[in-house]
Amino acid sequence: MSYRPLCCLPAALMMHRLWVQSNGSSSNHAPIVGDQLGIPSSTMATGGTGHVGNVTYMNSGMLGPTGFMQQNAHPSTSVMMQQQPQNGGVSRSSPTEMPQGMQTMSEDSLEMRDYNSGVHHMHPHQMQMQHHMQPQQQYNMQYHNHQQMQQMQHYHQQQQQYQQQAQHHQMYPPQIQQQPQQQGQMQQPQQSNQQQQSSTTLQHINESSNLSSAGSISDREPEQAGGTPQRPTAPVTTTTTEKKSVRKRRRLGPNDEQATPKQERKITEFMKVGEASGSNVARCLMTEYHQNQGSPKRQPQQNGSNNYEPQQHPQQQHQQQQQQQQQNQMSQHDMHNSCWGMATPSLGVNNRGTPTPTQQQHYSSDSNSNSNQSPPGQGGNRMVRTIDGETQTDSSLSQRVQNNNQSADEIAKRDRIIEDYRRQIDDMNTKQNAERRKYEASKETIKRLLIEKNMIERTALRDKISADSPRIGCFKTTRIGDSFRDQWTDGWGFAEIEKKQEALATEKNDINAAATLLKKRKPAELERKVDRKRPQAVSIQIQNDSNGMQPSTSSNSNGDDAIFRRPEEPKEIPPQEYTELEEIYRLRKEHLRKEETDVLMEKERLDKERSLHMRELKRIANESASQFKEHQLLHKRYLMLNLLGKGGFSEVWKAFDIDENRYVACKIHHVNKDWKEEKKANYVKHAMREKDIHKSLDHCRIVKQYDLLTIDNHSFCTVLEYVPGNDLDFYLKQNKSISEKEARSIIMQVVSALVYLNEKSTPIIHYDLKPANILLESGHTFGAIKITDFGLSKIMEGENDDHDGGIELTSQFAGTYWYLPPETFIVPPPKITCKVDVWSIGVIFYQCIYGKKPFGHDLTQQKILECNTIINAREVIFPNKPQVSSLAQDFIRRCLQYRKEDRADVFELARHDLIRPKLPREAKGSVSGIPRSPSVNREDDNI
Ligand SMILES: Nc1ncnc2c1ncn2[C@@H]1O[C@H](COP(=O)(O)OP(=O)(O)OP(=O)(O)O)[C@@H](O)[C@H]1O
Repeated sequence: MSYRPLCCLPAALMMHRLWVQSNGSSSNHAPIVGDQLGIPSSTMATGGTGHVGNVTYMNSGMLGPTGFMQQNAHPSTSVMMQQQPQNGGVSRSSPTEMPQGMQTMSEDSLEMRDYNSGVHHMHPHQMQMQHHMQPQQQYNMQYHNHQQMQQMQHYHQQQQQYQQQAQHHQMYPPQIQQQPQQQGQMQQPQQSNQQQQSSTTLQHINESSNLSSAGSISDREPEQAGGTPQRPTAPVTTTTTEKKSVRKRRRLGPNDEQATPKQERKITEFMKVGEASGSNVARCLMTEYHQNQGSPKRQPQQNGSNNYEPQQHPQQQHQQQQQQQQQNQMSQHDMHNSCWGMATPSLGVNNRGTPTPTQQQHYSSDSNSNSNQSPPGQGGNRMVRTIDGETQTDSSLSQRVQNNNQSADEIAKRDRIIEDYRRQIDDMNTKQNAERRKYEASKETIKRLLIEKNMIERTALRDKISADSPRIGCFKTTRIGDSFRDQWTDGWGFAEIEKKQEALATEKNDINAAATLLKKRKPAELERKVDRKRPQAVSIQIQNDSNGMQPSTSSNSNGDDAIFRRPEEPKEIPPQEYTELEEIYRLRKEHLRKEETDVLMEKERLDKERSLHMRELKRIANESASQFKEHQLLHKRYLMLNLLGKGGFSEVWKAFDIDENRYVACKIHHVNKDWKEEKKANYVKHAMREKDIHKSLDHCRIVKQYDLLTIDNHSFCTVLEYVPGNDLDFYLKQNKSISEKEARSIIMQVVSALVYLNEKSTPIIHYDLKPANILLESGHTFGAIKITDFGLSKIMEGENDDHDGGIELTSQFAGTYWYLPPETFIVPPPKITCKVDVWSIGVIFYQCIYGKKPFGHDLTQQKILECNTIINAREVIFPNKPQVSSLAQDFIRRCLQYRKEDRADVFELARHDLIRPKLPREAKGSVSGIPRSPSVNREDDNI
């Protein structure tokens, strides 16, 4: 059996009205409706049985206590029935023909029988309703239909049992206890809609549940009242048992023998649902209501009253009635179809004169308040109040249903919008994922190609090193005392040069010897004429040479060997011969000198090659020993390519930043595990200070620091701007010295960086300026430079630090001694200032030009300390060679002033004529407020 409230509504209504008509006004009507629907009378009586969810509750709500339907049962059905032909043109029953009326009922009952048979027939109106519903509502409705069908089938089987049980349970039949569970089953799919309801609404419904109960049928019953002049006074005190017996009696008419009580009762259950149709929320509301209605407190039997009068405030009732009017107008068409189950054109509100049955129902509800269409009968105030309550509750419920419908629409709309957005987000995510995959793939490709390229380069370099080693030399492990050491062994290139040099030396000696002998054999006549005829003799010699004549040194002239053969005895040779030989020896000596120079140059080249080769060999050895040799990817970003160099406690790797697509230098600081904690802490402190200081610097002459990474417990890495060339130290080792111009270019750039450091609010002392920390971008000295390594740098900040007086020197004897000023060696050290760096600049400039350091050039650091070399470095001495301009010498002198107070500061250096910008003559001295250095005459600038 299926419960389809909308399609069942007209049949039930008609049946009820016919029954009322035929039984007069004083009978107990409601039970019959209930019995016709097939709901156990006990359930109907209690009004709390919720076997089929909203349907049963609605039924119970409508029927509720026994006296309820008695009150609302109205003989006005006859009026309504008479009006039917006018509206629909179809006379389905006559007010006077009870059999016809019952026949009409039977037609609808046939449908119910179909339900009994388990076949689910969709009523056209129901289909129409579903068509108008939102998908969710349709789903819910179908779901409920299905549920209803299942549950009705179940109850069909138990129907008889319930009825029997109901005879014995006056108040609460056993089914009541099943109600919550079954309600839960029904409510579950509706939960999504129910969530839209505010708790306030639910509470309101609960509070006014008895009103809702009354209102659930009020849009039908009052219409009967409206059409009936005399409203019967419903007996108030009819007991449940009596009602049941009456119900049973009336149900069993001659034509109804086949109809089970279940079939008949269920129809009216759906009436209310039909009115409130179109919304699952409405069903939920009704379910909620009937849950409350099922409470014993709400049973009239308990309080002994049939009072279903509305408990609402009059103003609220009025509002609800108005809302109900609107609702009725909107749902009229649907209701009409649902009532009659046919495509009867519904009339508008203006057609009140000839309303359709549906209209009559609705208008009758309105009429209770407006007293237009359906004037109140004479059934007494109670009836009027009851009807009013029903109407109000119904309108309230309808309003809620409408609101819920609107909410459902809005929710559906929002759902669609959300769905659209979600789809867009999904699309974007998909695109983003695709892009990310591409990006990752490109990164992988770049990484792979870089590794491939690096492997090729490594292999080529190693091949070259291997090929060069025999010529240049290599390190060989040799035992020295108890230990083994790598000792350098020169290659055959050096041996060859040596050989050449030896050969040249021998030849030189021979020529010298021959020339000496020749002098002994000098003819006497040449001795005498030498002063007078020398020009003639020379001209003859030249002539002989041009004619291809060989000088004859002896009577036996058999070739070159004869030249060097010791003359048996020195005797005079002819003047001509002597002159020739003398010229030959002179030329040979000149040639030898040239050859010697070439060999020396070759040796120098080989020496350079050797230093580079040695550095590469060390680098390769360090690279092979490093833990990063396998192209590690630090922090999924920095691809380690090759080792650039190894300092005291750090190794610098050339790496590729695959996020930023650039080469970087990764300086990895290692903390020796065997160090004492204090040393470790000190090292980390310095490294952190370097990082902090370096991070804040942004100048084109200072290597940039990009990042800081922790690698493991003992090492971390600073990521620096990569400078492709060598450092100045390596360049100077290769070239010994550079020209003054090149040196001035480098110093100018270093001073520029120092000005930047000293212009900061908290000036910074580099403290470790030296050729090794000046990087040459192009690899040579006529390009740009960048200074690096801020490991020992100091910030001039703090309360005790006076920028002019200086700061405390906390790490004395750290640094590179050749480049540190005297004050840093004094114990205890005085305060230091940026003039520490100025001293370093003077030393570097001097070293660049002269190829050696001004103080302690050949000494080790240790020796410098022991000999107090720097403490005694009171005056700088300039060698004669190479020639250096007085400007450059003055610049160096200003830097290497012993007392820091006498020394120039960075800003003075920047103003020095040697490096300050050259301006047009008229503008000189007026730009930048930098006065011209008084100590230097620019005319001396010979560079
Ligand atoms: N940013 C950089 N770009 C390119 N090469 C660099 C960079 N920084 C350092 N190097 C090179 O890495 C090598 C090692 O640098 P590092 O600063 O560790 O050496 P160092 O200054 O000789 O040692 P220490 O730090 O003990 O004074 C040097 O040859 C240097 O030229």
